[in-house]
Amino acid sequence: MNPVNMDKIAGSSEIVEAMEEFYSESKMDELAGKRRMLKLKPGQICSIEDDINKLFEAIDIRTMGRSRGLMEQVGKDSLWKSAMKRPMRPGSSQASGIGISESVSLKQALRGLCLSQASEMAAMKRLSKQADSSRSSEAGTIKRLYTAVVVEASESGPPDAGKGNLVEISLVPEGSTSNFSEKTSESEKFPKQELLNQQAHSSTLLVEESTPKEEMTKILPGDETVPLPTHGGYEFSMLRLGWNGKPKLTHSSSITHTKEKLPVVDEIIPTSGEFPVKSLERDKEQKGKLDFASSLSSDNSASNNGIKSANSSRHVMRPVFRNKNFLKKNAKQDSTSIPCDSGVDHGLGPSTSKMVCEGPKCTPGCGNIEKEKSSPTSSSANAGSEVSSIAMDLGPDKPALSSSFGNSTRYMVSKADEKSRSREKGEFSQSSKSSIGEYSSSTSNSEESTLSGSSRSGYRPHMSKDLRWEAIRHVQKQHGSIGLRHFKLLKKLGSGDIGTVYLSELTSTNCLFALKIMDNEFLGNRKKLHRAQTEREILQILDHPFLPTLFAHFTTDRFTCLVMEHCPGGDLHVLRQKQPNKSFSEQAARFYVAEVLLALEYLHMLGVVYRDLKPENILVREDGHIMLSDFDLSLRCAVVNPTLLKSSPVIESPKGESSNPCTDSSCIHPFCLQPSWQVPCFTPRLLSTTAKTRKLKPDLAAQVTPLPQLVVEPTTARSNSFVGTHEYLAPEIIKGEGHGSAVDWWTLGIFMYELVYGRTPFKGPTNEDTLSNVVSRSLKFPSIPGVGSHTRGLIRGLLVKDPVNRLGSVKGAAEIKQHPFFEGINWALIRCAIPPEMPKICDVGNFAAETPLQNKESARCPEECKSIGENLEFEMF
Ligand SMILES: Nc1ncnc2c1ncn2[C@@H]1O[C@H](COP(=O)(O)OP(=O)(O)OP(=O)(O)O)[C@@H](O)[C@H]1O
Repeated sequence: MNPVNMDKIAGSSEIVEAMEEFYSESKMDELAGKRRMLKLKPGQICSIEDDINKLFEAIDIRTMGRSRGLMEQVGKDSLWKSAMKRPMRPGSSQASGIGISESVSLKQALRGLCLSQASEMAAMKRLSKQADSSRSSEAGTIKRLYTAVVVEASESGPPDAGKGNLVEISLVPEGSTSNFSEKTSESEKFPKQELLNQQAHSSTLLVEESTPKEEMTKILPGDETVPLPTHGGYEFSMLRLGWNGKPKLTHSSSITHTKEKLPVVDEIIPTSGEFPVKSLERDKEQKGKLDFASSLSSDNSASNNGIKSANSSRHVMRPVFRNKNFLKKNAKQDSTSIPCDSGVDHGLGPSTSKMVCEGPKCTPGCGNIEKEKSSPTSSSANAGSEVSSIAMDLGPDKPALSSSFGNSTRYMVSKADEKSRSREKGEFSQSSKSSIGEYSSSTSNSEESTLSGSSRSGYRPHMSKDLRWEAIRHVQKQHGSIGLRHFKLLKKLGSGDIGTVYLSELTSTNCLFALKIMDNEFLGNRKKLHRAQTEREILQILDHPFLPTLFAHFTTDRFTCLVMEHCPGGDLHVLRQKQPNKSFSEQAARFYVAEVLLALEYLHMLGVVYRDLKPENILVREDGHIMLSDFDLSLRCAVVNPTLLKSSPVIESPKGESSNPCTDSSCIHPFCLQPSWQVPCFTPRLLSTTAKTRKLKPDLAAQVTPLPQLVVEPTTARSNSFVGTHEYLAPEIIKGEGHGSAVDWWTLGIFMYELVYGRTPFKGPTNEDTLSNVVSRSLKFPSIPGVGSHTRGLIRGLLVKDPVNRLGSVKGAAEIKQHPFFEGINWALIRCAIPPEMPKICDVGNFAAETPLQNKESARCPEECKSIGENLEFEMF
């Protein structure tokens, strides 16, 4: 890697850390004053690591005998260990439903059990001081954080003590008392040039109007203002360069407010402060009609003005292209044993040409690079670093998104418009709802920084065996960078408001990716650069089973590209259309809502408010589990305060049968392996067999302390942007009152309603009517299909029009998870649950062989793609 690039990455990271640390310090001082700090008695705190170890031991005793014995028979103890370390996501999971044989699934199940802890860690890491903290082991991190805790609620009890017998304790991030000079010196390491390079961010990051309650800024005299390129709070965080170009940390309440600078808003809607209220007043006079700008009600005009263009006929089903897995198979290849690539070298060098991916996560099993050379950690880290350098390799002399705006191009905007409005002919899954992506600010065409964000973006030890990382890394190593020329575009998967997504193969590796290609000029002209940037930055920080992995990104003069994990099962909108009566059973809905809830919970922990939940954005993985996609409308906020809600050690049996948690069908006891018999599809197979013979001794059960709940709701996030999808817009967004993370709980309610009833609750004949209904019409449930009271109750709780009283607005997902609708769900093991439906995947290899995109499309090949195919056409929009 270019050392200069590494410096840039490092610089970026340091600033991020410095900002977060500084905030933590001041915030913790504040918190210290507010909260009563009481140390828990020794022994009261049970570290997660210990819990996990106990759990391992407990299960090992009961299952190792059989499974491990088998392994030992063949003298493969090390193999056993290796199998235990495999990534959670199974390779060909569809074969076995949840895809776990007992030997492998044991570990997987336990990993699944750690899902919640992994989510917690994501939030905790944000508070962790040390720049290299992410390199410490996860268990170590948890342990450190848990032992660092320790605040218990005052005797008066927690604010919501009535809601679930909880005691509030707070996390005290280790090192939160680091001194100021330390941080300042860290920030001073940040070279001026990097700051200048990042200046481009300011125009795109100041797009949201945010409530500047707790803004942190770095200020020195001077007039250059640069937002920090960090997920930790770029909306609020500003960096002001002084005369010497050095940043300095300080508080500031005078951050830039951009509400007045919102030229885009006028194109679409009245300014956020005006239209909703006035409209609603008029609405009363005009019999429920909101007086929105006429452009808002038209999908076509919406397209011109930032409303995501999409076909308004929601229920038109489109065939969905499906593939078998992430491995493009040669037609003659054996489907179970995938040999190394035939060796056809496409210019990527011998080692690369021999790489293949196997299964959804490309687990090793073939190819010469299997477990080669580097340790999992280093390999993963390298991959991340190198990928991060991709965009940087372009250097400042090749400005990314905006430099080519003035150039003439083959991809005329008018043509793009045309295509945007006529997506009828595509074979891909077509979004049926229009998303609105209007921000309360303008975006200028300044140069985009070529920095690609955190150098640790690819640091995923648990994915170190994923050959897709290896494949990307090899290409990067051999060619210095990765670009469009390294991908073979096989199939157009879909297109949206800011880009087109192609099923692509990394040449000669058989590794499949979803390649999202965005036209820089188009984005610039439509003032959507910030959306592309937001999406990329969010994707970079994601590491969750229900969220996409970003393997690489690169920018050319013409295109910005995201190399993402491919999700072959279509989207939930299409899947719903295929259901009887076009609606899911309650049980199926519970599965999807639960997984979406976990994804949203994780996003909130990272300070991301998703804002665009709808079935079209929920893709179905090969194994039937979900993947939330499309983050260009998401809001990122600066402050997320983690709070632990410690559950009462007394587990009450609702039936009053026994204190033994194993007899309770909805037991949440961490050691309880008793599956729920009420919701069979949620019962992990692993447990269904072992649990029969497993009973906790009463005295052991009595000693066990339930895991605390982590609540990390970005309650301070505020935005006035008008973003979302009409039918899914929360009332506070429509009213322009400013909104926060509670909008995601509103959309979750709409989503749930749509899954079980086959339509959204407030849809009207026009978009205006829909918005009016959302604000003023009360929620009604159709009598058909008959839906249970818990289901309706949860929907009702989520669709409370006042966000303050909405379920989840205070305690976030933790609050929602406790709703009886989810009774019986084992949240930690849901990744191992059998999905309601397994997607039918066709063979990508065959498909690609028959209808390669290059042969189908007519000439108009961008220069970047000449090496891919002379006749390739990018059907951008
Ligand atoms: N990782 C993926 N795997 C498979 N298909 C994908 C993937 N990502 C996106 N798609 C498909 O491509 C379509 C467009 O992608 P996406 O929604 O990200 O584009 P967009 O321009 O951001 O759209 P939007 O207008 O919704 O913001 C999606 O509807 C989906 O069908």
